[in-house]
Amino acid sequence: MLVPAAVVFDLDGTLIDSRGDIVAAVNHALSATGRRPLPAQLIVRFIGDGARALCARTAGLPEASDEVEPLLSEFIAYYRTHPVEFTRWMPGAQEALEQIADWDDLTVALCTNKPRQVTESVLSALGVRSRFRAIIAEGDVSERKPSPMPLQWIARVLGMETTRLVMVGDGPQDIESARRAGARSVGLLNGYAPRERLAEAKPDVLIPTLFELRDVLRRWRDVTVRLSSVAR
Ligand SMILES: O=C(O)COP(=O)(O)O
Repeated sequence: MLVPAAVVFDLDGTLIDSRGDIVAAVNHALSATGRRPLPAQLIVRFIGDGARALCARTAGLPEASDEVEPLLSEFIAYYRTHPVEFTRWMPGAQEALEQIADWDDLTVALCTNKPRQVTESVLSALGVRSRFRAIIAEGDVSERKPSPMPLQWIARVLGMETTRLVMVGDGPQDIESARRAGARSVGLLNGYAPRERLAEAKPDVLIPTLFELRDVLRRWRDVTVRLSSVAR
């Protein structure tokens, strides 16, 4: 195994707890298109596969239906202008970003299924856009996580092999995308996905919160450095 060279974070449920703002934007879109708002717990179950899938699921429509369009535009328009009213950092997220920035040999990137325009508004409002050397969001490439395509794109932009990436996420989509891309994965247990679904996806490591990420990365760096000096 090669020494990790980049940590790629998922956004929703990993770096930020965005549930309140997503629920508000969905319920705005449902009302604006003449539908009834839904309870927050139900909406949260539909998060993970991007905004189009989210809007379709909340309205009981197939994702490919034209009827999803007006819902999606209402969702994006509202969310872009209300990006962080209820959003909070996930426990340990800011600390993890700061620690990794201190390690010269590790780069930080972001791989999210959130639409590009909303991702930009959220990152700018949180003042952290410049922390990421590469950002990929929904709509940037033709397939979203769990496809390996977004991670392959990140690796290309960073000029490294996908085997040098560590994907950190709370959803089975993150873990599957990493496996299919040949990257390592860290599953975060305190995010939105039920624990069993995350465990079934078989990440290389499962951690309770981002506070434990530093030790995992340190272990992987130390082991790979030791192994490569033995091989020499
Ligand atoms: O918006 C979504 O559906 C999920 O976004 P994420 O990939 O950052 O978890």
